[in-house]
Amino acid sequence: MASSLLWGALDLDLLDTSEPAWPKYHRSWILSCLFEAILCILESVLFFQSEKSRHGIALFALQVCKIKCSIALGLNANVICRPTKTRNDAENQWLLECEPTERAVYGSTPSCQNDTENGDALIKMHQRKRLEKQGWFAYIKEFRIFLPCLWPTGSIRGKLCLVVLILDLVINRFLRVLTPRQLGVITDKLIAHDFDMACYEVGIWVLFSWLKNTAGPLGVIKSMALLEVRNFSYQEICRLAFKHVMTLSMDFHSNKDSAEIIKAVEQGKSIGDLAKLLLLDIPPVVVDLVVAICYITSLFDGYVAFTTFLVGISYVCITIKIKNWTQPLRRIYKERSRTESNVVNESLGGWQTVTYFNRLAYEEQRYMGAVQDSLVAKQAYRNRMNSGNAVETMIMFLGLLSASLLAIRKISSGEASAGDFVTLGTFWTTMTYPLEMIAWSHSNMTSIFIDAERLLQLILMKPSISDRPDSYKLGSYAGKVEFRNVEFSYGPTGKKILNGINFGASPGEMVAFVGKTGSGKSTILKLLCRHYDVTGGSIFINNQDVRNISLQSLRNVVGVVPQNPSLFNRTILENVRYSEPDATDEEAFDACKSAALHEDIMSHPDHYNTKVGERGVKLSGGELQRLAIAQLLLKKKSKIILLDEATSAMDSSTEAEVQEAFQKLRSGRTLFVVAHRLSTIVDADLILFVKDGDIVERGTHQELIERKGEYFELWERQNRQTGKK
Ligand SMILES: Nc1ncnc2c1ncn2[C@@H]1O[C@H](COP(=O)(O)OP(=O)(O)OP(=O)(O)O)[C@@H](O)[C@H]1O
Repeated sequence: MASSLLWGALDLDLLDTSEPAWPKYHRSWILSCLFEAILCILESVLFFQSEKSRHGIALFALQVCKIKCSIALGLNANVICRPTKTRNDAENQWLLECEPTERAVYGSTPSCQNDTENGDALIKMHQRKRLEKQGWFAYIKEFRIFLPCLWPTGSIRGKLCLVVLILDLVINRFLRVLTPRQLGVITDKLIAHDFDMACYEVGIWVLFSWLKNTAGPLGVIKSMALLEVRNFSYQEICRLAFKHVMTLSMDFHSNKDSAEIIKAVEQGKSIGDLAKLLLLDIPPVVVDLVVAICYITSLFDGYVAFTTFLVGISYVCITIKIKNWTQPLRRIYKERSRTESNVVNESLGGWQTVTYFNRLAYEEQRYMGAVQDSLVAKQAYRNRMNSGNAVETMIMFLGLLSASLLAIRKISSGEASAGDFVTLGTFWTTMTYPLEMIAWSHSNMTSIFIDAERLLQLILMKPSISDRPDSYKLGSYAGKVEFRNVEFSYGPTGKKILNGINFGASPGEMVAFVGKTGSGKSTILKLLCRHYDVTGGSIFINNQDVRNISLQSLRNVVGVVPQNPSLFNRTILENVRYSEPDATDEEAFDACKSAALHEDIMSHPDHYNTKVGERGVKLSGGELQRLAIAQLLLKKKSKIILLDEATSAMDSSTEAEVQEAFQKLRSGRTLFVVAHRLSTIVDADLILFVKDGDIVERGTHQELIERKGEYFELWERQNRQTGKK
């Protein structure tokens, strides 16, 4: 029985291996053949010398069969399944299925041929390379960045809970042996008709069982302590993930897939389970196993214990094998369910586009397709998992059968009591638990690592823009700006957007950028607030290179009204005050009045308490822009103001009102304005005409008009259009 279990486990292990003739299998095969041959010779000597009973014949035939099987298996592995040069078993497969094809650039991430939807293919590639080069150990080591989230260093309560959990572990180890033993004692007392003592022993047994129960006093205390520790790790992992994602740079955020990130953070929470696994699940399992072997040996003999041990090995091997077998399907299922939430997220986010183009049916079909794919993958995974579970359970019951038969033999020879048999039966669950736990830990650990993989990749992503170690704060007087030969492209392989831009501006001045769409105007503003770093030349603020200034202090002095302002789904007042949380209501109202927004707000039923809807959809384009301007006006510390087509959605009279506010802003501040409507920038101190990343004309409005170049043409064209209107 034991030998068939062992060889069965080994065979199953080799089942899906294309190269079974590894050295370790060679050695075990040679050893097995050698021992089987010796046994066969001894058996044949005994067989021919002794009387030929049916039992003897069966044993001899079995021995001959075993040696034949060994030789056949060896020949099969070495001759029929010839080793191929490239190993293609699970250990050698890519963790994630495809090869990346390009290098990452700003605004693009390298994509895998089969995995174009995943933005983080570059990280996957690094991970695959590491796995290939250094194996799993190096990969697992990467997860140590989560360690501070798992250990409650600063919390006394957390530490206390850990002590409670350790105490519970120790007590439970005793109870696991004592409870089945007590049942055996009761059985023996009952057989001996010692009913008084039996009642007393029953009391102890019930007490032990109650204490051992998960809903007993110890179980409840353990659950409470465990919850505390888990909550701590959950909170810390959320904090780590959120903080990290928010500090990533614009190149990441302009490519991000929000649903993917949310999912990654959600799945990353399973890392908290890792702490439980490593601290509370695996160490006691080892203790349980050793105790089980010793206790069974003391009850019966080494054979029963050995059988238990072999069942354990077979069970663990097969379970691990089955988990490896189900893992690819699990991965596909996870991938598809991610796609499913991406699709629904995209469709909901693009609701307006869907309705404008009347593509509801298409979106529905796309979503249903994704749901169907996910369900099919889930079913395939679950079916495989259930079949695996059936095999695992069968092994356990085969083990129980062999151990029970051996135990009965002992009882029949008077070397063990019926009570011992009852103990064995009850203890079997206790013994099998550690085995299940080892197998479960292995598979669960793999699942936890897979789930946390995305979060790890996210956390390992370094922001492309960050403070240098020797960065310093920008002084209070900030406003002098200089671009020296600034060149820029979005990524090393991207086209050049700016080709050697030069200009300067001092506080109180207004610099305007005009030019065709896509010429690079907004890019200049993005470089100024260091959303990207220049690829050539430098930008100076107060004669300090922006790359040497701390991001915090830089962004404190820069105020921006972007092309498409986005608001939070909160009240108007909350949104206005977002730029200056300490501002009073009066200050916020004043800012709105200057932005020509107050009257509009007061026309809403809830005035300043009106909710603006997701990203501000309940406001008109002009209102949205004016609210963004009010935010800027409230941010008093802004010394450098960037207005990127800040008034493009307003009518002329509202725009004129807002322009007044801008004029007031000009004193002591440096204004950079991107505008298509030239009438809004005629009084700028410097107008730069940008064309294909070059400044082709520069000067005041009057100078440029006199020059009769591209600016003049644009001015004339706009005047003609306004005249026509
Ligand atoms: N994140 C990005 N990744 C890659 N390319 C980008 C990115 N942002 C802008 N670009 C490209 O850079 C070029 C300049 O864009 P930019 O937004 O600076 O133009 P612009 O002059 O402000 O245009 P508009 O007047 O339409 O706002 C465009 O070709 C655009 O496609």
